[in-house]
Amino acid sequence: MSSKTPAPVTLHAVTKRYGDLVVLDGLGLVLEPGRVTALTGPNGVGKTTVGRLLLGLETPDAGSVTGAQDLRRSAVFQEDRLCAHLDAIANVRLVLDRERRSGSTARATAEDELARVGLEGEDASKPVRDLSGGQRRRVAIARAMAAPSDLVVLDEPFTGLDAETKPAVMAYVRERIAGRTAVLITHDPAEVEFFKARVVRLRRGPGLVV
Ligand SMILES: Nc1ncnc2c1ncn2[C@@H]1O[C@H](COP(=O)(O)OP(=O)(O)OP(=O)(O)O)[C@@H](O)[C@H]1O
Repeated sequence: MSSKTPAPVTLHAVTKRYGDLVVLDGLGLVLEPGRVTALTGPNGVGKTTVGRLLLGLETPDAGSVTGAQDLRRSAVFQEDRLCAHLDAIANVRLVLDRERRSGSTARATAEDELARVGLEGEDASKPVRDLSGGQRRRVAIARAMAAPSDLVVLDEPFTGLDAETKPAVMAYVRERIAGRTAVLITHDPAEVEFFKARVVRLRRGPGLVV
């Protein structure tokens, strides 16, 4: 029996337009399987757009994205996108796979993930709309890590975390994404260094292949 290595996630000459604005113009990009690729570059250059293409939330106007559609995918978006009326534990439980979600240990699993980002006790048990922005961010991170995903898109995930919390949360993410293919969108060279990421710097203009 032969085990086949999945094809790497690849953007093939992808063009993406919004009206008259050409955001990506023939971008070629291969993600190294099991590694972190850091996407950097100026505001508006198209980093989030690449993330959305990888997640299947956008489709290219030309070119194609391959290798991603059959992967289980999770994300931290720039906005938290949590279920506001549910508590942090319930938000994390929603993404657990079927066995873990329905079992008696589901709550404990969610609590463990949230404890890793410093959310415990009362804070983990009230509607997330009543948490602070930084606390909601931590729930969004725990949710993306708890999801049984193969491909993780992290769009400026650590924005808004306080200086005391950030190192522990970054260490948690590094541990939890080990072995998964990940894209980290960031403006912070310290984050690139911390994740030992391959850096891809987007620029405007046609034909960038990285
Ligand atoms: N849904 C949309 N409709 C119209 N224009 C859009 C849409 N989404 C993004 N854009 C535009 O596409 C360009 C690229 O946006 P994108 O969010 O991908 O950039 P970015 O590199 O992630 O920027 P930042 O560093 O500021 O987060 C911007 O000019 C933005 O205004």
